[in-house]
Amino acid sequence: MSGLDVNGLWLRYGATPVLERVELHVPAGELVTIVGASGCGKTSFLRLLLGELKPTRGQILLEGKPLAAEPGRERGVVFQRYSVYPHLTVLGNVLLGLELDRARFTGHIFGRARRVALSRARAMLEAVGLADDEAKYPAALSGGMRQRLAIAQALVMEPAILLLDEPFGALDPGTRKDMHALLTALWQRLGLTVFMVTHDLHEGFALGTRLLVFDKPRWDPQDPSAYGATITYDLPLRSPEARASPELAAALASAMRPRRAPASA
Ligand SMILES: Nc1ncnc2c1ncn2[C@@H]1O[C@H](COP(=O)(O)OP(=O)(O)OP(=O)(O)O)[C@@H](O)[C@H]1O
Repeated sequence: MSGLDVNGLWLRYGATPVLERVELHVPAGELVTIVGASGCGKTSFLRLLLGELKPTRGQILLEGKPLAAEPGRERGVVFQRYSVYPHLTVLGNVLLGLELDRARFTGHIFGRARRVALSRARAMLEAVGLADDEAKYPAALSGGMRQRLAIAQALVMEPAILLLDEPFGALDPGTRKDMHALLTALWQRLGLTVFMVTHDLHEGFALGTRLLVFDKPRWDPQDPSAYGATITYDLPLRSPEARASPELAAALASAMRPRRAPASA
């Protein structure tokens, strides 16, 4: 089946279960938003999709094939902060992946290959609205510009899947809105599959074609780390009716409900 499949996935850190029995099929082209209480394993799930972590049990298939052992160019990633290299210019940041791809050891490419890479990098900077800033260093950029650069850096490699871990969490509301418009435009234009973790329910709701809620279906108040989280709600958001469903409201409330172990006597 085309797209991404997660089959019977479990993840433990040492003896501590973090994710359990995760099952998912995502056809290519969805924009999947992921919410859940703090510490329930959302970032770990993205790191599994990236190939940075291996499942303890189960498998992840991309286009029917197990994920490559290492993070590869078919998956791009943007984190909340620190995704860009401070010692490289804006253009240098976007060129770097292309250069390393072509010249794995030296990191330098020449002649026609360099001209092609430059034109791809500049087209990407144009797409994210940084065409006039290519000579600047990240320290001279605003938070929103830095995240646009991080997105350009990920997308210039033409990944099929873009993984976003709270990419707009540190931005002010106005900049965030601009970033939402940019992400939606790039997602539609490039036909990407996007997975985006967010703490902002409205963001997850407004941007996604599908919302996943991670939560612990089993909970031992005496031992909160006894069980892992799984996908407790998988909500299609394409239709206005789905966006207004009572099930959605319940999911959103449950996803963010903090649970506490009983206070010790
Ligand atoms: N490398 C690691 N080694 C051991 N435990 C880890 C590691 N990374 C994360 N954890 C633990 O696994 C659990 C899930 O962490 P993760 O960062 O995936 O959750 P999250 O849902 O993304 O949290 P948040 O919303 O706060 O960012 C947490 O209890 C965390 O402390």
